[in-house]
Amino acid sequence: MENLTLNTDNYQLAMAYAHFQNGTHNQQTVFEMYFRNLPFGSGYAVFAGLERVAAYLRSLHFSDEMILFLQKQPEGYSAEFLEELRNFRFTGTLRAVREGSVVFPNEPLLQVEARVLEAQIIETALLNAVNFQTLIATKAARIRQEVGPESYLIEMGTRRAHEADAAVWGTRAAYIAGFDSTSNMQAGMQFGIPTKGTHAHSWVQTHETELEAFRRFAEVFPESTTLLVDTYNTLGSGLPNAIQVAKELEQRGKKLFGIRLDSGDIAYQSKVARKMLDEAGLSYVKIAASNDLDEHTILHLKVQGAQVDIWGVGTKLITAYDQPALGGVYKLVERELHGKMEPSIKISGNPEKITTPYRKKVYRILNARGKAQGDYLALPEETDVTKGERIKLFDPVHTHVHKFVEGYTAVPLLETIFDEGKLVYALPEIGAVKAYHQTQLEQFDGEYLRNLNPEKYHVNLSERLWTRKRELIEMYGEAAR
Ligand SMILES: Nc1ncnc2c1ncn2[C@@H]1O[C@H](COP(=O)(O)OP(=O)(O)OP(=O)(O)O)[C@@H](O)[C@H]1O
Ligand SMILES: O=P(O)(O)OC[C@H]1O[C@H](OP(=O)(O)OP(=O)(O)O)[C@H](O)[C@@H]1O
Ligand SMILES: O=C(O)c1cccnc1
Repeated sequence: MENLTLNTDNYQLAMAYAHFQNGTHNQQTVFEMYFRNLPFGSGYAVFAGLERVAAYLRSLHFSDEMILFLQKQPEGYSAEFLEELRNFRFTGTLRAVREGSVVFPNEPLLQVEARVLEAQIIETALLNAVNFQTLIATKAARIRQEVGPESYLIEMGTRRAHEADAAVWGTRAAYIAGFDSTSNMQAGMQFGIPTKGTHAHSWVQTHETELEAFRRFAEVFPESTTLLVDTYNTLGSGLPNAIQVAKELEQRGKKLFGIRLDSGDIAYQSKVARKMLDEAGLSYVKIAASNDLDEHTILHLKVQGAQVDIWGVGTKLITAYDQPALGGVYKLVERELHGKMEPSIKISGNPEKITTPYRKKVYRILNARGKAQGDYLALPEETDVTKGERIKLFDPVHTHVHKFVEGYTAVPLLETIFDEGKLVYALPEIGAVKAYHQTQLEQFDGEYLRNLNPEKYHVNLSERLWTRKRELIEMYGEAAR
């Protein structure tokens, strides 16, 4: 099993050591992971990364080699501390939203309850996995939104991804949030994602003629060939040669699957190609397109009437081209003091950066039609929301925005994944995660989901939580003056 225990920052180990030296390393803490701003101008994000987080926590331990490495560090870690690390395992509780969930800023996506030594060391790896995978899943959802539900989407980004991990886990995130298959074979084997492919220009270039290249490929894959038609002249030779090969296949009772356009004006060429294929009686032959596509280009191509059935998307998806990072953070919300858990807050001059204290419950408030009205953060002991009583929804940043709701269903979003170190959550297979993502989208009115200028969906605080937060702000704000 992969051991990423040292995939942490130097300062996490330094803090762990300082806690150890001060005898405070077993102090209980609660940390929550959330992001403050949505990427790409989206109205929502798609949560991904939990599978890797779970694998990471299960295999968490310092190997002999790692201990030896730490021993040699200039921090001068004591033998007692290294012995503590030898026995280090995740013994805490992790709650998380399900992968494929539609999520919003400022709501806990992960909640870690553990002694500070553990909670601190795991921060980096948790953020590392969730920030990247959630970013790619969100980008994939945007692309799916523009191609529409009927089109087929193939992920093709490995050659441009930030190395193998990003390719493989990014592909998984993309599959969850809307892609149908991938060209990456490792992702296929590791996660059971369907793999698909066409051929490259080099296949054509390694033959004397384009026609010969097409024939040879179709002979090997008579049921599933997609011919790349732009090596020399898309409409002048690529298409006529593909049509000829399709006709030859028909004589053997076979059907050419498709053609692929990879350069030039995709809208124009796809329309001409569709016409040429249809006139040749080949209306079943599909048209695939690739070449630096993203949701924006796809939207424009569709507006121009592009006749594309299959979209291949690589670079701009897998690198999150227009926004390279999701700024998820991991903040302390409670800590043990004299044997009792106490709320903890981080004050900032920027109100949006003030953390919300307390280990929170996260609910999605659904109306009678099953549509989401807002998310609601409350203290664990609050029962009005669980009993469906009238509650006030108000946005903690824009406090004048509020409404009362009743007759709703409050769906808790956080599931217990690890309970005192034990994995208690049955990680669903990827098909189930993908299907769950689809049901999540169905809970939202289209205004929240559109790519351009979406309606803001509110993450609300209960009045009690808000009052307690204000009291703490006043207390610490005053102390700071
Ligand atoms: N009709 C269109 N409207 C808007 N953008 C398009 C259209 N057709 C293609 N594109 C996009 O324009 C970009 C550049 O296309 P361009 O024609 O310069 O590439 P190319 O030079 O043909 O490609 P290559 O260098 O791979 O041969 C690509 O991102 C492509 O997806
Ligand atoms: O454009 P992307 O969204 O990343 O999709 C993957 C691309 O990778 C391949 O070509 P490659 O980029 O290797 O060569 P090319 O530029 O000559 O087509 C393929 O033909 C696509 O164009
Ligand atoms: O199968 C393809 O067409 C493909 C795969 C990876 C990258 N570009 C294209």
